[in-house]
Amino acid sequence: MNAQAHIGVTGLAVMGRNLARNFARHGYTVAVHNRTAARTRSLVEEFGDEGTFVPAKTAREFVDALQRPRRLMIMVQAGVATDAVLDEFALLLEPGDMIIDGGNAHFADTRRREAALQERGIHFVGAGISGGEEGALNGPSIMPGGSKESYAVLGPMFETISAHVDGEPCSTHIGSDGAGHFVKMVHNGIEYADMQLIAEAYDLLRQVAQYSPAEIAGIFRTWNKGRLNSYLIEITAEVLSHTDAGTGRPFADVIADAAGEKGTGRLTVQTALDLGSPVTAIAQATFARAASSQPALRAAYRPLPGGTPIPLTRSEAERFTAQVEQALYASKVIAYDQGFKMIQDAALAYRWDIDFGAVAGIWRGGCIIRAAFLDRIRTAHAADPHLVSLLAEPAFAQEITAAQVPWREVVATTARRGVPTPAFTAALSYYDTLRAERLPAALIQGQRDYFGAHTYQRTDKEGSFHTHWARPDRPETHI
Ligand SMILES: NC(=O)C1=CN([C@@H]2O[C@H](COP(=O)(O)OP(=O)(O)OC[C@H]3O[C@@H](n4cnc5c(N)ncnc54)[C@H](OP(=O)(O)O)[C@@H]3O)[C@@H](O)[C@H]2O)C=CC1
Ligand SMILES: O=C(CO)[C@H](O)[C@H](O)COP(=O)(O)O
Repeated sequence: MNAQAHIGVTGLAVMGRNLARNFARHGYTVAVHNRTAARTRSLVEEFGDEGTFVPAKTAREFVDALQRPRRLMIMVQAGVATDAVLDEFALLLEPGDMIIDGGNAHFADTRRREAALQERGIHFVGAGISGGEEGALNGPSIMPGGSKESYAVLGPMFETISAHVDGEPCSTHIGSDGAGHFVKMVHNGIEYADMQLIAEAYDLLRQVAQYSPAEIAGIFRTWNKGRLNSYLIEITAEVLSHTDAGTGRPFADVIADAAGEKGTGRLTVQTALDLGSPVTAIAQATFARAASSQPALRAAYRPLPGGTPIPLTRSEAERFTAQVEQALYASKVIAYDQGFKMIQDAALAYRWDIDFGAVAGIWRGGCIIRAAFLDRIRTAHAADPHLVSLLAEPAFAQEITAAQVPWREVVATTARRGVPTPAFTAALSYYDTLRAERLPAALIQGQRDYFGAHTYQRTDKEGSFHTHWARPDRPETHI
């Protein structure tokens, strides 16, 4: 077989087949391969006229079809499937070749794989890719890690097929080894928080303001023209305005209310715990999905009393809607801020030289969390590479200040009415935690010292201290 392909894609399910088509549509010759050959055949039969594909039945044929240095993209399930594919292909590659893992791999796996392949002179690039089916075909957001040398070769290809915003590609070299997959993981964590916040806003408008799904779709469409403009708000309006063909009922009312997940939100929260990053809105969004999928537990709680339902007048409902918009925006700023802080914590822990403004920049297009306000997040981080929080930036601080009364009013209303808003509540609580002059953490230190002699620090003296709680005079020792 002629080694003619510029790149190869193995794993031709939703993402792989569309990325392969995207490369081909941009003039690249693409070798295509899948464990089950039927997927390879159907890709070439259905879309062969979109560009030049080289179908391969075996791993050997696939590798032989690639120009040197070989560029081989894996688009299979994360975990054991990725290891199985790597085991199969890595043996056939040579020093200088490049393997790109475009799946949602755990960044620690990516670090392990990169180190192992580096020993054999093979570049391993863990590249987060977001945008789903449509993005993969028409322009995703691409978050590659790995070496700078590999990005020098792969970058132009990624930048060609990625989404573009204001003429700028939504692909950039994130940092070494697992940095790309880490940033993609946090992207998904933010995705969970954003989706949960939007879902809570819907629930409030439905249960408190008593609007129909179609009316709420209209409200979301209006919001989408303003500062909340984003892909997730846009698709929410589409889902809410859809009528179920079989029953004639709003589609939102016929979907079972148990949210699924493939694990990236969970992974974000697990990793955040290891790093000590307080991503509370992301965590609550992840737990909200888990709680929704516990039928027996929900059945046990269902008969218990909740809040007081009080009907709103039309003008009250309109006022409440404006308050929900403020609360949603403020909570969303907090959720994104938590995500960026987590990336900063990881950059420090793993010595990744990440340009946070550039991360916001490539999330402006192609990915699931693309949103107009990411442009402002980009500007804020670009202006100050050490920006510790978006709320340290005057314009965001001003917006959060303006949202104070409505944000608190909405959260108070949810408590009074018994409407669950774990993400709204977590975001407001995070805000109040960080702005507090003094936290009850002091008391926790006292408790820890009491039962475990864990020591504490004082506000008035340097060093660590322990109080001898069991002794009647409770003397304090300077450790
Ligand atoms: N779907 C989405 O919207 C997004 C997905 N991703 C990530 O991209 C990757 C691909 O996702 P998606 O396209 O949805 O496909 P899936 O995650 O459903 O994976 C299916 C593909 O994996 C292959 N595969 C599974 N196990 C093995 C194995 N042991 N050896 C070889 N091949 C195997 C399948 O081959 P076969 O046909 O033979 O079964 C098939 O090509 C995943 O890591 C996913 O998390 C990232 C962004 C968005
Ligand atoms: O990576 C993605 C988008 O960026 C995928 O769509 C992801 O699988 C969605 O996560 P989940 O299935 O857990 O809701």
